[in-house]
Amino acid sequence: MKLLKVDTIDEARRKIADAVKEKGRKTVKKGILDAVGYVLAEDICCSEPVPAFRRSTVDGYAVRSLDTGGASENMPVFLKITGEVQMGCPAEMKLHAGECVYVPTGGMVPDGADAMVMVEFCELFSSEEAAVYKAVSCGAYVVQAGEDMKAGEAVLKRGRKIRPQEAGALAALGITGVQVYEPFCISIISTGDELVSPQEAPSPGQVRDINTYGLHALALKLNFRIQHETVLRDDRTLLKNTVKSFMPDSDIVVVSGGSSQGKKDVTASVIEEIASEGVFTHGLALKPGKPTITGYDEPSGTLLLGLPGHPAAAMMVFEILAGWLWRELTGEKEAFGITAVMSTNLPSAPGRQTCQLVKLKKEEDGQNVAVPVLGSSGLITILTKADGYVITGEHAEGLKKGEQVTVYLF
Ligand SMILES: Nc1nc2c(c(=O)[nH]1)N[C@H]1C(S)=C(S)[C@@H](COP(=O)(O)OP(=O)(O)OC[C@H]3O[C@@H](n4cnc5c(N)ncnc54)[C@H](O)[C@@H]3O)O[C@H]1N2
Ligand code: MOO
Repeated sequence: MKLLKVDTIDEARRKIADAVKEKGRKTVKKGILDAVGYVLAEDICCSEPVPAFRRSTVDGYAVRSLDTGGASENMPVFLKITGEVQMGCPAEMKLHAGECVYVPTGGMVPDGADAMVMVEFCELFSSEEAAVYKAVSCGAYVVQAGEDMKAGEAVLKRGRKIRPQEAGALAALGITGVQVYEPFCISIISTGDELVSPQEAPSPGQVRDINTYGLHALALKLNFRIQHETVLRDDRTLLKNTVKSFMPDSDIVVVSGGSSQGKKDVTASVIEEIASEGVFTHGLALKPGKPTITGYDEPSGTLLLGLPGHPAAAMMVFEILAGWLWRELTGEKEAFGITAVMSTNLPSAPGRQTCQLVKLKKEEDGQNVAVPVLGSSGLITILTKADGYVITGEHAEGLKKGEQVTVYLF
C-alpha cells in the first residue's frame, strides 16, 4: 500500500516560504498611476503637514467663534468685514475681535480666526458689515494644518496594495514614483489526455479544459502575471521538457493534473527529477487538495506547484499556497474575513483540515449565516455557488450549527 505522507497547510507553507525567502521579492519603481494594483515595497512617510495651512471647508466668513456666541435667526451679531482671502494666495491679514474676513472653500483661514460661518447664515448690510445669524464653535468648518497627514507620520506602509485613493494620497504628498513589488510570473501547464479547449465539442470521454482558465483568472485576480500557458497530453518527457523550458523566466510553474497516484500521474517524479531541491510536499492534509505537490529549483529560483486536477481543488490550493506565499513575501494583507454562523452541523475529516465552501445568507436580524456548498471537488459549480470558504481545524470535532466562523470571501 502506497499512502501519501501528508503535510498540514502550515507545514507546506513554511517549506515553500523558507525556500523562496532567501531570494526575496524583486522590486521596481513605478509612477503613481502605473503603481495602482501593485503592492508597496516601502513605507511612505509624510515629510510636511497636509494640508500645509488651515483651510476653510465652506464659502463663508472667518470669525472668532467667541464673537458669534448667542447669535441666532432673531438676534444676529454684527461683525466688521476687514478683507477677503483669494484662492491660492496666503491670508495676509490678521483677524481681531469683532472682525470677519471672507474666505472661499479651500482658502486659507487667517490668523486670529478659529471658525467659519457659511454665507447662508450671513447678511451684508454694507461692504463693511455682516450680520451673522448663527453661533459657531471653535474649529467649525476648518481643516487644521496636518489634519490629513502629519509631518513624520508613516502614511502608507509596506504591503499596502495601491488603490486609486492611495494614488491620490501620494499625489498630495508630492510623491510621483514608489517602489513596488514585481508580481509573481506564473506559468500554467494543464495536463490530461481527456482535455479539449472550450471552443471544441468534447467527444465521449473528453472534457473541456477548466483549470487553465480558472487558474489564469485567479492569478490575474491576485495581480500575478502570466508568463507561459499550455495544455499537454499525459506524457512524462513532454511534461519534463515543458516545465524545464518555463522555469528560467517563471517564479512559479503550476502543473494541474497528474498529481495523484494513477498510472499517468507523473508530476511528482518530474519535479523530483528537475528541481534542485526536489519535492518538499507530496500530499496536503486538506480536503479538497490532498494530491498537492511542491518543490523548488534553486538555480532558476522557481517554485514548482503540482495541483490536483479536480478544478475546485486546483483553484483552492493555488489560493491557499501561491496567494498565501505572495502575502507572506510582500506583507500584503489578506482580505478581511466575514463573521458568520453555521447553518448546520458539519463533520470534519479526521486528521485533515477542510476547506469548506459556503454560501452566505443574511437573516432578518442582520446576522450572516454560512450555508455549506456540498459536492465533489471535481465540480466547478461548487465554486460558482459559493461566496467564500471556511477552514476547519484538523483536530476539530467539526462545526456545530450556530457556531461562529470566519468566511474568507473570493
Ligand atoms: N487512488 C486514488 N485516486 C485519487 C486520489 C487518491 O488519493 N487516490 N485522490 C483524488 C483526488 S482528491 C484528486 S483531487 C484527484 C487528483 O488527481 P490528479 O491531480 O492526478 O489529476 P487527474 O487525474 O489528471 O485529474 C483528476 C480529475 O480532474 C479532471 N481535470 C484535470 N485537469 C483538468 C482541467 N484542466 N480541466 C478540467 N478538468 C480537469 C480530470 O479530467 C479528472 O476528472 O485524484 C483523485 N483520485
Ligand atoms: O483534492 Mo481532491 O478532493 O482534493 O479533489
